[in-house]
Amino acid sequence: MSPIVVTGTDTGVGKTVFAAGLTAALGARYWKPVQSGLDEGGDTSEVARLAGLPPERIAPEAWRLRTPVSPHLAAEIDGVEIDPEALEPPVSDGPLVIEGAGGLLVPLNRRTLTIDLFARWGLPVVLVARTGLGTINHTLLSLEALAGRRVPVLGVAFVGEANDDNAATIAAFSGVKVLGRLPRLDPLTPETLAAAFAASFHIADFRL
Ligand SMILES: Nc1ncnc2c1ncn2[C@@H]1O[C@H](COP(=O)(O)OP(=O)(O)OP(=O)(O)O)[C@@H](O)[C@H]1O
Ligand SMILES: C[C@H](N)[C@H](N)CCCCCC(=O)O
Ligand SMILES: [Mg+2]
Repeated sequence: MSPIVVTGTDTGVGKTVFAAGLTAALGARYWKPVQSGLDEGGDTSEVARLAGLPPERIAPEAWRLRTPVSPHLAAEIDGVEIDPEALEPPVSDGPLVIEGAGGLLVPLNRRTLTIDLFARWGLPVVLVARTGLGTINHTLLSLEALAGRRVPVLGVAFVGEANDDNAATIAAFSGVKVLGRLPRLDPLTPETLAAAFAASFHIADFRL
């Protein structure tokens, strides 16, 4: 089973919540290779909570950086430099969900972007996108960048309130599949997330 990379059109679009839903639904392991902003709590603990993961289904972060800024700068503040060439997905028998930091053109150091790492891996990518105003531009730009580097794309997963024309327009211009839409959940709990994920996505789309 191939690992799946979860990326997004921006930071804060809902990658972690989507990744938690996907990890739970697939019975997968979860890996956040580069975490910046540990001072604010990391994505791994949030996924563990939302997906109800035991420790053996969490792969430790390769880079744990304290400051909530871009990874290249967070690393500099901590006095280290990320070596993207050394980042390899952990070997896993079963499915693995990998979450990137921020969007695709986020620098890992002063020479390498997140998308360069994904291109080297060549793993299938899910692009998480907002539903509202501005998402057509951000999503189509991200898909162009992925296509330009020949990164395989499973599809777009929207997070937010329904906006059928935005989804249809993105699908029409890009030719990329819309995998579904996770609504805003209140409360956001393991139970509401599992139910909404099952209702919003076809798990077969992610069984690779
Ligand atoms: N479907 C949802 N329902 C309710 N709240 C959500 C949902 N999706 C995301 N959120 C909330 O929005 C905020 C940003 O989401 P999230 O942390 O998943 O973004 P991200 O894309 O992973 O950001 P980062 O780039 O920092 O990793 C969080 O407070 C999260 O709980
Ligand atoms: C700190 C934050 N939650 C993410 N981990 C990092 C987001 C980096 C975004 C950089 C940028 O696009 O300007
Ligand atoms: Mg996240």
